[in-house]
Amino acid sequence: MPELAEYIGAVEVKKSEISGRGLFATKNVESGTLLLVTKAIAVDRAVMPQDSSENAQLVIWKNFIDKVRNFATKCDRINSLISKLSNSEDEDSMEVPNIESFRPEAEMNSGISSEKLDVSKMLSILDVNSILEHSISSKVLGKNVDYQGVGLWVLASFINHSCDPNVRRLHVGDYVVIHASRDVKAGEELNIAYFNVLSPLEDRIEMAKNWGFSCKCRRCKFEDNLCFKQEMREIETTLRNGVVDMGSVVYRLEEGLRRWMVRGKGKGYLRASFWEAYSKVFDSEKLMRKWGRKIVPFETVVDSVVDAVGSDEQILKVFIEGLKRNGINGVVEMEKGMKLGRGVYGKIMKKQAMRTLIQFDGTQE
Ligand SMILES: C[S@@+](CC[C@H](N)C(=O)[O-])C[C@H]1O[C@@H](n2cnc3c(N)ncnc32)[C@H](O)[C@@H]1O
Repeated sequence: MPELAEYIGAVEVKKSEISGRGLFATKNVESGTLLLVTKAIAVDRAVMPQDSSENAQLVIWKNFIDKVRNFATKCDRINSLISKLSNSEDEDSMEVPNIESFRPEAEMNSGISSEKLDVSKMLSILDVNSILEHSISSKVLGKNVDYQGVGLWVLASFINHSCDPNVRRLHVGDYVVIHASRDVKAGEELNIAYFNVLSPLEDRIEMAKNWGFSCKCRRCKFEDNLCFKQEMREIETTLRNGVVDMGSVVYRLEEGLRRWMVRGKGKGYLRASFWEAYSKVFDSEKLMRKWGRKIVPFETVVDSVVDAVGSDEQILKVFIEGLKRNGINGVVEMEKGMKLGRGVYGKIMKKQAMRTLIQFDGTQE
């Protein structure tokens, strides 16, 4: 039976404006701060050969489902925790669980047995809430690249997706560690990227569809309401058709942003949607020679994109390549790189979180 453990830094479950329930910050925290460490109810992994078949993946899923069912049958607490999760139906009317019920010490008080989940309900819950360890906005520590894993981390399952996410996750053994990927204010909903949010609206709509929902985040609403949507679609089509010169895409978009008088976060949202074009230009000496003086500086783009969608590994990579090419010539750039890194990988662990991770006796100093 799994020994569940949680480090609940500064989070609570509340009704979400996006969908159903969500996880919220209870304190102001800066980028990189650890918010939650939670142990899997069950996880299954296997090293996959390069040419792994769908069958091999099905075996992992089957083992994982068997483990969850076995634990839920034997343990009321696990059954009751899983039954709090959504299967996407009537999500808005589901009970908002008290954060206290997730603390390990709550285990003692959970003798009241809840109704046993039937198999089809359990499968639909696992379908919505299981996490693939190698998905976007997660980092897996200490595992070889060829493995695949799937697991269920109950409290992390309350995190809704947003195309302007503010948290990321790290996998350490059987634990998931959630940290802020940018500064977060008390009361803000914590959102993670279920898929690559550095992509255009149409692609994101498709990816959300594969996840079984239509995205109701702020950024999607903003991009969907633009009066110059048609022009954006045309730029997206050019991008999709694989234009040779990405500089022209960036130039056209930046001209548009000026003409359409896009302000504040809106600029970051749209630049994030066309990150593929920006990154190709900033990564190419040839394109920078041609377009460098005509387009907005790299630092401005990075600042606005990070402000809009938080720190991201793809942005960090282009940033570091840029530093290497131009030589690290200032404390400001170094600081910016460090902040980006903290947002992507999280700050050094807090003592309490570390204890949870190594299942240290919480009573000791
Ligand atoms: C892992 S659960 C997230 C927590 C869930 N809201 C709850 O109340 O338990 C995933 C489900 O939340 C909903 N969801 C998450 N992010 C969403 C978004 N950006 N827009 C619409 N629905 C979303 C979808 O129904 C999705 O299948």
